[in-house]
Amino acid sequence: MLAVRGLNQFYGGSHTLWDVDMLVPRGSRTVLMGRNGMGKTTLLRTVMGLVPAVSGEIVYDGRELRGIAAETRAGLRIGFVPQGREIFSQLSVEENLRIGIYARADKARFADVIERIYATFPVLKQMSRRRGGDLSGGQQQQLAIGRAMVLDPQLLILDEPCEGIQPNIVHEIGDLLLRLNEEQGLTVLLVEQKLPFARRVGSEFRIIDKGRMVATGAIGDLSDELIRTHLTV
Ligand SMILES: Nc1ncnc2c1ncn2[C@@H]1O[C@H](COP(=O)(O)OP(=O)(O)OP(=O)(O)O)[C@@H](O)[C@H]1O
Repeated sequence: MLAVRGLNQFYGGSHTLWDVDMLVPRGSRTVLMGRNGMGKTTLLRTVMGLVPAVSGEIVYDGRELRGIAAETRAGLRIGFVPQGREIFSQLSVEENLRIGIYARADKARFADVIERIYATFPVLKQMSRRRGGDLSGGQQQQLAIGRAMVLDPQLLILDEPCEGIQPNIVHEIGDLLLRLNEEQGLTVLLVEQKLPFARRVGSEFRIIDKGRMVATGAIGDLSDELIRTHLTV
């Protein structure tokens, strides 16, 4: 579904991604792992067009994404939940969700879309008039995922969705991602640092180390040796 090939990215003179290849198979739950500062966020942001690549290919559903503006990529049914969630704290839950509708390429009615979102996220319905900033961390994360789901994505990309969230809510977010994948066929690509979560939610892993893709495989093949070499600090 998503194929990144030979991707190179620089921040100024600093070479951050080095000839990165990454395949995200349709229907998979692919977990991108790596220690802090290795380039995980940069890779996701490059796929989303928020950071420019110098060379390489980013092919999504047979289309080359480089050269397509970030706003247009959302219309290609790629949902993105950024690190830190980036919800609008002064806007209500419903207003935060409404923002997602403007990126849709079709003419879906917000009233229809939001009913589906509320069915998936009952807590957002209960809190619909509350300001985003008044929600707990876990509720804000659900709002960020709900806003991305307004796009009716086929691929959902999440950057550390469990960061700063209580363990019981982390479990719920894991359940939610598994459910969206199984019931709606959503392909999921997420950055995750915690091994138990990665093992429970992921079907595939990719490990990035100093800006290079160093290991890929089915989650069952994520060995202690790989963890020792590339993930433990
Ligand atoms: N906007 C930026 N300008 C310059 N350098 C940056 C910028 N963003 C990130 N970097 C650098 O690029 C490298 C990769 O950072 P990135 O955030 O992609 O890593 P990461 O693996 O997602 O780390 P973390 O787990 O801490 O979020 C780091 O050395 C970081 O300092």
